[in-house]
Amino acid sequence: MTNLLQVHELRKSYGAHTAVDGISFSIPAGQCFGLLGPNGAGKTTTIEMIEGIVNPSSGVITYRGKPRDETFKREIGIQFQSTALMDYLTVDEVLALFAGLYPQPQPIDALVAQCQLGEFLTRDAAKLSGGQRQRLLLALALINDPELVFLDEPTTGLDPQSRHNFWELVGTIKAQGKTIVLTTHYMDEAQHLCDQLVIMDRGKIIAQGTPDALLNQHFDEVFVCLQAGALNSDLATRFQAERVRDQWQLASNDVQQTLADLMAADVCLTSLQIRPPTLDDLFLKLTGHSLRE
Ligand SMILES: Nc1ncnc2c1ncn2[C@@H]1O[C@H](COP(=O)(O)OP(=O)(O)OP(=O)(O)O)[C@@H](O)[C@H]1O
Repeated sequence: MTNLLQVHELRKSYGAHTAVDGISFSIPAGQCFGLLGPNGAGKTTTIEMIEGIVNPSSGVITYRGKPRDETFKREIGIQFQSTALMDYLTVDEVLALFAGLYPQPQPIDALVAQCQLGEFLTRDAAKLSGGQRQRLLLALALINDPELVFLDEPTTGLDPQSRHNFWELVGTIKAQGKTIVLTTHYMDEAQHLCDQLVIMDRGKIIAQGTPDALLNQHFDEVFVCLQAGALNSDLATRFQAERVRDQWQLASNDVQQTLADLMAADVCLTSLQIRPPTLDDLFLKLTGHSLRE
């Protein structure tokens, strides 16, 4: 697998604060590469250093095996977390304006179809819903037909349906063979979209690999979950159950045995759920705090 981009010992300090603390990784061509971590982990600073927007304090970034040059600038597309869209322009005017900035923009019709913008081409950009706005920002990131697309927390604040819709769009970009670098603090998004992941916390990489490999490496167990009322405190202690929001969670290496033990203790199993470990569980295991805190 060819690596399109490599980052070696990248570091960024703001005064005494180290936002990114000596991280290294490689991004394979044609894959969706994710930077997953909570707020303040250093994800945006990392991709902004790669994009060339923020100067690293130290470290090396190479694109196609060489230092980034004009080719890199031509071959990337960036969807920022927030862009001051020309709010008094309509969607088609914004698209035409951005297309005019590039010598060989993609045909606008194709972009409109891909990003599902057709229904509101004549609407003011200011009047778009969150999901529509993200789709327009994505179209702008794709306008120069980039090889490498950066998506910085593209679904933050979107409702579940808009998020799933956006995930499908990311799938269509991947199917075109483009490489995607995505930052997110949603573990389900990372698990769904990313072929490779680095998990960041406080400026450092705490784990990296494919989502499945990361979970297999760190977990043998599954979680047996029961609603809060199902266990009293004695039983919770006996089964080493952990309280997570309104549920008890029992880590189990042998579900059959765990269920037999619960039944023998006369525990009501009506609320029983069994779930595999997630990247959220992994983050909690590695750091002692949740991704959502
Ligand atoms: N220009 C700056 N000056 C000082 N500190 C900064 C600057 N930019 C970022 N930081 C700090 O660096 C750390 C990493 O920030 P960064 O935005 O990269 O995190 P993030 O993982 O992208 O978080 P979020 O999900 O909130 O965007 C934070 O503590 C942030 O306050």
